[in-house]
Amino acid sequence: MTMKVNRIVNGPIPDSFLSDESQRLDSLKFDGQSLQVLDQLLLPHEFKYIPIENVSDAFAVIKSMQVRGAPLIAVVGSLGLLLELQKVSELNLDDIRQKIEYLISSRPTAVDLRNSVNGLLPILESVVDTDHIKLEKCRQYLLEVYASEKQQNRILVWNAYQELLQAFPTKKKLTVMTICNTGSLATVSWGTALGVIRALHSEHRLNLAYVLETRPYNQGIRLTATEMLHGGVPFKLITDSMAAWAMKNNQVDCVLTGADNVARNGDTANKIGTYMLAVLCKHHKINFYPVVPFTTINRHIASGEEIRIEERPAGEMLRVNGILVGNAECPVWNPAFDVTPADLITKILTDFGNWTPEQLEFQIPE
Ligand SMILES: CSC[C@H]1O[C@H](OP(=O)(O)O)[C@H](O)[C@@H]1O
Repeated sequence: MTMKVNRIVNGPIPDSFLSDESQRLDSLKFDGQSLQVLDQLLLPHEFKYIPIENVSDAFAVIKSMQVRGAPLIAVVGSLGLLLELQKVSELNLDDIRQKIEYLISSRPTAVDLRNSVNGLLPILESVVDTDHIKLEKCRQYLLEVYASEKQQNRILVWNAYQELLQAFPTKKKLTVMTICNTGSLATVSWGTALGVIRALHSEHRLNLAYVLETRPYNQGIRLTATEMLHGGVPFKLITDSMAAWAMKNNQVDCVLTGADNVARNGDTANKIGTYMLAVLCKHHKINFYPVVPFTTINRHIASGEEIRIEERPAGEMLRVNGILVGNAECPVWNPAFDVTPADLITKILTDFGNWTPEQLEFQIPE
């Protein structure tokens, strides 16, 4: 699978675009040989980086959601495997295949990790390369998963920003709404939807962002609010239940969301609550935009019907920062994602262009 897709809308991208890195939090630290990830379950109260030395460490932090966010999950899983392959001198095909399946099982809905590590399979299945060459190609590929994310993210954010300029030509500043965390803590760069909000702010085109706290795991209040405060971006935190009233009373121009799995027809899985926002956007005639890197496109499924929705433990709803809020005996249903049908989506904004759901399938690069 290629990571490089270069369909830039209204290019070239000016060097000044999102050039100020000082306002960006680092989700991980990688120097080529050692990896540390920011433990996001401790945020916002503690900033602690923890070492990742192998696939097992990577699986553990992804499964626990110490590290989360579809693109970041793909990078951390890939780097966990790379660190192991840097330490071996012989290629063990069965071992690598088992580790690929193990990593994929960590978060079943987000497709970026599956897309990334499955990109190793053509290398492993080559009938012309020696095992030594295959091992080196695997190392180079996994490093490229990390190295390419930043450049692809910049193209993604630029393309999405161009779409907003085109959609709102007379609005000097936009009021937007977003859910969950889709920023520097969900990627290794600026972020998807939150990257676009950062760009609007940097380009003096943002009036205000409404940030949903995003129950039950509170990625909005814990993570997005932290990024916005750190970056000085104008926002207001609201509860998920306030979204409709904010749309009715406060002139929201558009909703920008991330994605975890996008089917060929444009049906999009994202954090639970996203479907609710899309239905509200339909009622209030507000544009609804998922901001989606190529790595989140799932070419293998025709519609959202085929997307498996991860269910998370009851404790993640009953407890906040470990403190029991409800009765521990409460029966709970805790789907971590929902699927927004393509007919509720205005356009899917990607690093290979901005497309209506009807156009998407025919524009997905090989
Ligand atoms: C850059 S999009 C990240 C995507 O992942 C989040 O889910 P989770 O926090 O459970 O990993 C959410 O759905 C975001 O939109």
